[in-house]
Amino acid sequence: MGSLQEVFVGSIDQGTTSSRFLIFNKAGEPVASHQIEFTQIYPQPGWHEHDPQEIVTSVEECINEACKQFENQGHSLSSIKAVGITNQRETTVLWNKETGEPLYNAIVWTDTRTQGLVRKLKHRLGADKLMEICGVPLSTYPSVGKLLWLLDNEPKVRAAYEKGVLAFGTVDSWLVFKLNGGLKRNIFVTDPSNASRTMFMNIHTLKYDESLIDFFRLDTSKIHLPEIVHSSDRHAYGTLISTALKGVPITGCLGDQSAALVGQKGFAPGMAKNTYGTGSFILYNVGDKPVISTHGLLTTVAYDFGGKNKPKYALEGSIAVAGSSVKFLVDNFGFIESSSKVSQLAETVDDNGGVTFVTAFSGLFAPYWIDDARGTIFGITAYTKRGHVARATLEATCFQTKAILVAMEKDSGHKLAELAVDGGMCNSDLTMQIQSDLVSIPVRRPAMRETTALGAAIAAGIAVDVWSGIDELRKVNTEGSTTFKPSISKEDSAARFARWEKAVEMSKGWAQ
Ligand SMILES: Nc1ncnc2c1ncn2[C@@H]1O[C@H](COP(=O)(O)OP(=O)(O)O)[C@@H](O)[C@H]1O
Ligand SMILES: O=P(O)(O)OC[C@H](O)CO
Repeated sequence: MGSLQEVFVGSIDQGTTSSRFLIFNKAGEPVASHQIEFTQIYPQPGWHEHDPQEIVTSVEECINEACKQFENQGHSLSSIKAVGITNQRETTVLWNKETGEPLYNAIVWTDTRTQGLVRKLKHRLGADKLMEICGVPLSTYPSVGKLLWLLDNEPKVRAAYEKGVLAFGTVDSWLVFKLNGGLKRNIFVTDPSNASRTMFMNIHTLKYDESLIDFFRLDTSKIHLPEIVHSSDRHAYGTLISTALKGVPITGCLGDQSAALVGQKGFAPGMAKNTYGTGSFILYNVGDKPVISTHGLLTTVAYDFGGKNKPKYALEGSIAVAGSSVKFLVDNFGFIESSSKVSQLAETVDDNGGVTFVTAFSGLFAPYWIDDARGTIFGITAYTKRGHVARATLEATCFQTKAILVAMEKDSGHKLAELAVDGGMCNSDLTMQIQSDLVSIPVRRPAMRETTALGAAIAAGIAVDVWSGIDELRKVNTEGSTTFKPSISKEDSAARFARWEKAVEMSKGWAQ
């Protein structure tokens, strides 16, 4: 039973495949949690959508279920001082500002329907300047292409735009709007870590940038963009209007990869983490000033806690397909009954048997940015077993991580000493060992791996003084980590990587 002084912070983690709600104590331990997988909609090859309403109801159900557990442990809901939100980034929701109704399904960050549109935009005057302003390369990944595609292809969206009632949001803005009762309060905000994924925000000023909006030929009198506020803010995000936590303030908001960096306590420049979820995302803290990559990485806002703290930036390497490749072996190939069995299958063989799997289901993101590559398996012979393909699948994410770390080293001029990891796929010991072998540095995995949710709880908790600041957080979630150390020579590692790079080269140009 919780003591009188004990305080807690709730955290909504709205990911690509599931929604979760966790309740953390001051030591950063989750004391109650609930998770719900929701529907993945694939209307055509390359298209990926979510139902915006299901996103909200799954979150609400998670809150209610976790709160039940919490109360059953003898805690009082009044000891939950604040709630933070963290979310899949770039995924785009459009709604009618007058009715509050969504105008289309959410288009998910992985969706590649904008490939043709993006190619055209790349030829537009000024395309070469975008990266310096917003830190993100023109690709199918950021939100803007999804919005432009909907304006061109969905009459309801075009009509709302022409009428001046089109609201654009990423999942954080949509959730904040809905959890505050929609039009009742009409709270319409986002934080810089999410806004930096849209291509509308100037990465240097953290404000919407007219030159970006002009480039995309959008009329700001016809479209409503959420106000950009600090990631940690006592008032801007409102309060929960329903669920068991009615009246509790939402005081933190971070894109999920930023949240994971915070949850790993990557507060110092030079620290990096990789989160192996649906995709895999390496964020490298570069401090107070954005570093614009010249090696295929993105520049993103790590977090902006406001007050005396300056916003912090990160270099990011985004991999489109990571855990989803494991899920692919389960759902599409039927090799295993669940993702957690993939290591077992991969361990039925000693090595990849000459198989390389370029898991370019959505093209390849960082550092390659190849939009016309598609998933390609090389090296199949009569000897190949399912175990070899499973091993090659795990290796694909680790090779892409290696390519990103090489790019980070070139952009930052520093060699990383250690990689902190989290996310579903890091549960595979084999994958983490392969990772350490391929990057030739230690890979550290915390015992408590809900770092994304913890990061959002930290952003929320700082705003209401549950934690006084970063110094106090150093003790949080430090117990019991596992370190995987390189077990092969650097020469062997380099030879394997060279083979991967050859496969990437050969996977280009498949998609029309
Ligand atoms: N033991 C495991 N080994 C390898 N992959 C796993 C394992 N457990 C989960 N995964 C993969 O991790 C992903 C889910 O991770 P999670 O961090 O919850 O993702 P997200 O936040 O993107 O929804 C799934 O794609 C799944 O295939
Ligand atoms: O939901 P995840 O963990 O796959 O993260 C999605 C990323 O935020 C996309 O950029």
